[in-house]
Amino acid sequence: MMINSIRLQNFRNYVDEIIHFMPGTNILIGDNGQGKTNIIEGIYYLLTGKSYRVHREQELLRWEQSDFHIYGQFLMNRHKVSLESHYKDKKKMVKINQVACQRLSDFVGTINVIFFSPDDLVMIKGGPAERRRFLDLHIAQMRPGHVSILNAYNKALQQKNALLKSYNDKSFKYSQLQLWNQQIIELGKKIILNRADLTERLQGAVEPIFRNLSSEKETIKIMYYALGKSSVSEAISEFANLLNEKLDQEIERQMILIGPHRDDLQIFLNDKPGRLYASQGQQRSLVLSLKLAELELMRQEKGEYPLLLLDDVLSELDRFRRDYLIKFIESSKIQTLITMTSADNHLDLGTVYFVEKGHIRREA
Ligand SMILES: Nc1ncnc2c1ncn2[C@@H]1O[C@H](COP(=O)(O)OP(=O)(O)OP(=O)(O)O)[C@@H](O)[C@H]1O
Repeated sequence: MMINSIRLQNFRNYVDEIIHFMPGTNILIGDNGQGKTNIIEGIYYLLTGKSYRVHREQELLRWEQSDFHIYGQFLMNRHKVSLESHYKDKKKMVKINQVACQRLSDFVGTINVIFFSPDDLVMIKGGPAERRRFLDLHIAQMRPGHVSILNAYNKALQQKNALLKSYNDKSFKYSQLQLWNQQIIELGKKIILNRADLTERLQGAVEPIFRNLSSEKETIKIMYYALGKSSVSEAISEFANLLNEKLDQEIERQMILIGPHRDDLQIFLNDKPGRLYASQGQQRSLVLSLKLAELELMRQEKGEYPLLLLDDVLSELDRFRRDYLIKFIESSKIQTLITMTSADNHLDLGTVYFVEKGHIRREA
């Protein structure tokens, strides 16, 4: 997959800017605060419907503006695809080849993307929510239905939560609680199975990559813990019982205590939890190898590599890991966009674009 161009209108510090990209590596270079990350964020937002930096579209609007527009031209299996994302009157609208999509899930996954920045280390050191997000973002790009399931599940959770909080009211109905539990089980099982399936496939892809990255010295293992259990089939078959067992406690504490919204993906380094024992460098290797494994899985499934967006990554890696990544990019011929500050010196990697105060100039 390839991005031919992106046009950002009123997005962050861009008034109206078009950038034409080249196959292979594209380097966005400039001083701090010029708009390099904003380009990467614009592309990521266009492809996934989400920013990785903020939750509200309002913050993506150029200051004092009321609407933003992003237009992208892509190549998929040698066919041209145009994608648009508009934010106007506080509403989002997306189009594929000029045709409006009813739901974002019809749109996400058209062109796949992997994003990697130093902030991704939270996958190792952060809480389970970060790791669930990692899995869900990948699945959403490959199986669009996953987003609808997650949305329906979250709605059921909200309804059940509201009901638990009304336990002392006359209007409280026990039967209603059972109905929400049924929904939670039905949707929750699908979420667990999707995440466990991805975990298994990622394990297969990440193992050899990590072994290479650690010069054959270390191992990575990832396991999805559903409902606190290491066996997914056990979690699935006991879901209803576990919910019933927790019911009294849930009523007493007026909150939901079990479900895939509390699951975790555990990442082990040499059979020990990476969260507790991995050094900074080892954490980088764990995350980098997981991202490269994602690329491989997407290529296997779609027949083409997705786009790779690297924000400020090269300066953060030591020489060995940097060379590994660069070698991968060059040998796979994956189209990559890399941001760098003027202090970095990897300009020989590909086409160079200078970013200054929201304007882009390609090196002649
Ligand atoms: N909503 C917005 N409207 C207008 N300008 C914005 C908005 N949000 C951020 N900016 C501006 O965008 C610039 C930051 O851009 P960006 O994050 O892309 O920087 P960068 O070039 O990647 O820098 P660094 O190397 O420090 O990461 C800042 O000048 C900031 O003031």
